[in-house]
Amino acid sequence: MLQRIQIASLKTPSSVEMARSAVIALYITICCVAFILSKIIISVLLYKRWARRRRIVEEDFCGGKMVMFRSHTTQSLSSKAFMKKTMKLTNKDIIGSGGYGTVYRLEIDEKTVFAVKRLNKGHAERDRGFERELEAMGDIKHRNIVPLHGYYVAPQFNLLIYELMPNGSLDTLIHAGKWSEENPLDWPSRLKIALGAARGLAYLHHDCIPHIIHRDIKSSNILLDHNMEARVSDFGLATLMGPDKTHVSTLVAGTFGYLAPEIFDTGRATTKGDVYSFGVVLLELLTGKRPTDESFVEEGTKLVTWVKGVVEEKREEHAIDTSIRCFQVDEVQKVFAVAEKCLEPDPSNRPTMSGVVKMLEEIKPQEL
Ligand SMILES: Nc1ncnc2c1ncn2[C@@H]1O[C@H](COP(=O)(O)OP(=O)(O)OP(=O)(O)O)[C@@H](O)[C@H]1O
Repeated sequence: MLQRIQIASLKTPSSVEMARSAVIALYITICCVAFILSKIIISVLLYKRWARRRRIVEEDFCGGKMVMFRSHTTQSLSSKAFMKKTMKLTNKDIIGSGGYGTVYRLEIDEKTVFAVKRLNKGHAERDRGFERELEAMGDIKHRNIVPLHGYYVAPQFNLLIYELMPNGSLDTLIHAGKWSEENPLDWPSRLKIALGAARGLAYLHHDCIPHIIHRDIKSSNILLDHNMEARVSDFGLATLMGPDKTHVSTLVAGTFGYLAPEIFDTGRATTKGDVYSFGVVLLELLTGKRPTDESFVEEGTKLVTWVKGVVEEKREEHAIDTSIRCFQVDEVQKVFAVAEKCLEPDPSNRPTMSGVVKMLEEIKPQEL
């Protein structure tokens, strides 16, 4: 009897404990579910707010749609003023033109100026893929990339709205000599531009998800901001427009003189193809010559062979642009060596863009 009572007294607390732990388990489950639900709700609300903020203007206008991404430049913009001014652009506002279209200067007020690129071909039907690509381009922010502030899509034409780069393109600076006392194109500036452009391209190749291949690296796609800092522009355009839709001198996307040799065989764009094109830009910075310069043909040589010869014979300081008055021979030699590596005929022997950045940084580590 005593034994039975003892067993009963042992049994009772354990069932109470069981009930208690079941309640605790229920509480924990409820808390976990509530926590997860609250996280989901907060994420949805944050996404909605972000999506609403990201587009400050998204309106139908003259049969098209205008989208502006939110940034400190665009936040104080009146949408109506912007659209009115955009539609009033005329030939006198043109600042350049290229294979994809014409670029206009659009001044909203003294402080707010944009570069508006009118793409030659619009999309007859609304193309969500095209818009998604543009929205992805709008998300890319880096000090060496020209930011895209918005776009306008219409049946006949499209507009891309970029930040205006006050010092124009590297192509104009080198080949039209458009530099000044305040913004010279001396040796230190060239080194800074080379490194800035390399950093911008390395960011597209290695840090963007998905990784971006530029496909059309050349001196006219490297622009200079007010600090003469290099900014890579036109990334994504070769993909957006498709090779058959551009008139950029070659069947594959890209520009003759900058294209890696393997692209002619495979037609495939790769990051190593961009590295080759960057090597050509380095040569332009070093020599002041265009890749299609007649002197290469006159000497019966090709760019790659010519660079190899210059480096092997240690003639670097004689190949340098005559407008560079003052330079350090060892630095010039090192940049030539980087260019030579980028221009390796076999893509697998070329460095990656982050490798190029490292090599350029090592040339003048204390200043760059
Ligand atoms: N954001 C910008 N700020 C200032 N100038 C610009 C800007 N974008 C383009 N430009 C100017 O307009 C010119 C034409 O640019 P665009 O990108 O249309 O053609 P491209 O680069 O010369 O050739 P392609 O279209 O074949 O790449 C550039 O060389 C540059 O001088």
